Amino acid sequence: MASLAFSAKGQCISVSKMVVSDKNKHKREGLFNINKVIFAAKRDNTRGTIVTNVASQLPAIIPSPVIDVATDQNHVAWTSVRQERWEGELVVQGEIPLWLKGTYLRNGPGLWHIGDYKFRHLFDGYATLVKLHFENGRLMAGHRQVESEAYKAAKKNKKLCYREFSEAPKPDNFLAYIGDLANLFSGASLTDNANTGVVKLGDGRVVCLTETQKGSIIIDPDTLDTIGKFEFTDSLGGLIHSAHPIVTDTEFLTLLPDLIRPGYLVVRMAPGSNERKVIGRVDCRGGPAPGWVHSFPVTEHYVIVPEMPLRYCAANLLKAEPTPLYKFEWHPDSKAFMHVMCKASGKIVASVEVPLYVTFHFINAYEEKDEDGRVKAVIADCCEHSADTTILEKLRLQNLRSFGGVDVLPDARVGRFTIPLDGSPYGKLEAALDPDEHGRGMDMCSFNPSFLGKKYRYAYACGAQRPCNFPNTLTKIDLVKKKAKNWHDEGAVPSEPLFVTRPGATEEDDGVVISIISEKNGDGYALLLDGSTFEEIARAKFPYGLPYGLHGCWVPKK
Ligand SMILES: CC(=O)/C=C/C=C(C)/C=C/C1=C(C)CCCC1(C)C
Ligand SMILES: CC(/C=C/C=O)=C\C=C\C=O
Ligand SMILES: [Fe+2]
Repeated sequence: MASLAFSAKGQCISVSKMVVSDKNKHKREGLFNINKVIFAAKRDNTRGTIVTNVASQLPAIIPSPVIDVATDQNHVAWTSVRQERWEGELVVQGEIPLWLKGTYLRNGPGLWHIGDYKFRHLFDGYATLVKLHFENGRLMAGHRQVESEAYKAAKKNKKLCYREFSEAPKPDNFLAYIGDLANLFSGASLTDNANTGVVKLGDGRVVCLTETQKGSIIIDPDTLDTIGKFEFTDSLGGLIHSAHPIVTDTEFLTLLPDLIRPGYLVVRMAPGSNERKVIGRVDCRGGPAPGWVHSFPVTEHYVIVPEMPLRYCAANLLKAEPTPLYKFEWHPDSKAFMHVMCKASGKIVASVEVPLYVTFHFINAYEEKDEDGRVKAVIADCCEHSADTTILEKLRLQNLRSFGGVDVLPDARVGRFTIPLDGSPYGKLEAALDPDEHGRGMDMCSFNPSFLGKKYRYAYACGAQRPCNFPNTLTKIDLVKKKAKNWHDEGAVPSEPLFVTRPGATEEDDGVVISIISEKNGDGYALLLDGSTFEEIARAKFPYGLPYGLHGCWVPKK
């Protein structure tokens, strides 16, 4: 049955795609009102129930039937997406600049259950892609599940079939357990749930990614269709990679952690190719395994390889039940390092010990020159969680869903590494600005992509207005003035602010910042801030709030 569910206030709280019987025709095809916005629901046999915003064509408000009332007390940010897909035009308040032509894509783990089985961790959810297509001041939006093998198998078999970040399928018996271990070594049991990010390659292909190499999935940025697997054709092997490759029009750089002989391969792939080529290798300097490399930064001439004391743990990989640090272990005695590799030669030009740190996301890096123009140091910035691994635990869904007004978000800062290139054995790690400027919360960052690897001034990220249990502000960081400007909507959870440069811009912050907001009352909207003033320039409400999403990219109009 098709179901449109409405709350007592007349808000549409659910529109589900299901098999429709004739007597439900009035529900599957017709007009309905979601928060005073008129939508049309139409049955399409190949695509399910498609809901389109037709507010611009229809004047009247249609009375909303009360079919069901939401009982879910959870914040919509941490509640599974309501239906597999939706698309339609959004009504815009404010003005979208006419130069903004293209599609913002955001990926993230938006579905955290299979039937009655509920996932534990934010990172476990099945990938939900959201698109915001901007053209002529109008905004066409949509969302859709990524059709990974893991998602399709879970839907078909109504159970978890692959190993996710914290979840593993329960073997039925001992023999199955042995088979499961074999599948783990071959990678067959690992997830391909590409729920972390989405990137546009130099050749135009758009790929959703996660930390497993097999979880690299090509999608169509217009329809959000899953096109197929991105297969790496080289023989580099390995099962995992950094979730955040550095992608430009001319190259794709990433790190492949080596769990057998602890170290990292630094690899490059050219546009149009599926073959990665090795630039060089870094051997780990401490610990039993490489440090987790969720992301890494580059400068114009160097790739920076972080070696964090939060290291992969082979024993934890084999466990079916999550350990406190999931697939990782904290090894403070193994120390922390930063390595610098020359992109052209693959040679390591610096390898320094640094204070202990915990980061998911590097922001940017650049080369610092002396008066004679010689590079004396590399500066690398990251969202640093005060060397405190409890942030991983804070991202458990149960913790995210149980905010009771008590401040529990561990302190974070813009961690600035200074890595000397003069052979000194130690590097520095300091806060780039007073963390109180951004409420001591800091993650999910972006910057003007023309400044990739270059000295830059502005970063955009999520900070905190306390008390909170998750970053809840959008913040513009000025690294020169050491100041932050913060945007906040009480009770709302904003996703990573993505900076899009205005064509022809000469100032670093000339552009817009795009974010998607999940509101306290279950609603949600797309938000556009001015990159320079950081004031709101437009917002557009979705028919219903969307779950939190992680990382996005900008696909300019061809
Ligand atoms: C969503 C996000 O930011 C991170 C997702 C990470 C995933 C899915 C990691 C998966 C892994 C396995 C399934 C086994 C091997 C280790 C590891 C890469 C952590
Ligand atoms: C949501 C997150 C990491 C996402 C990885 O892709 C980190 C949030 C940290 C909070 O301060
Ligand atoms: Fe990430």
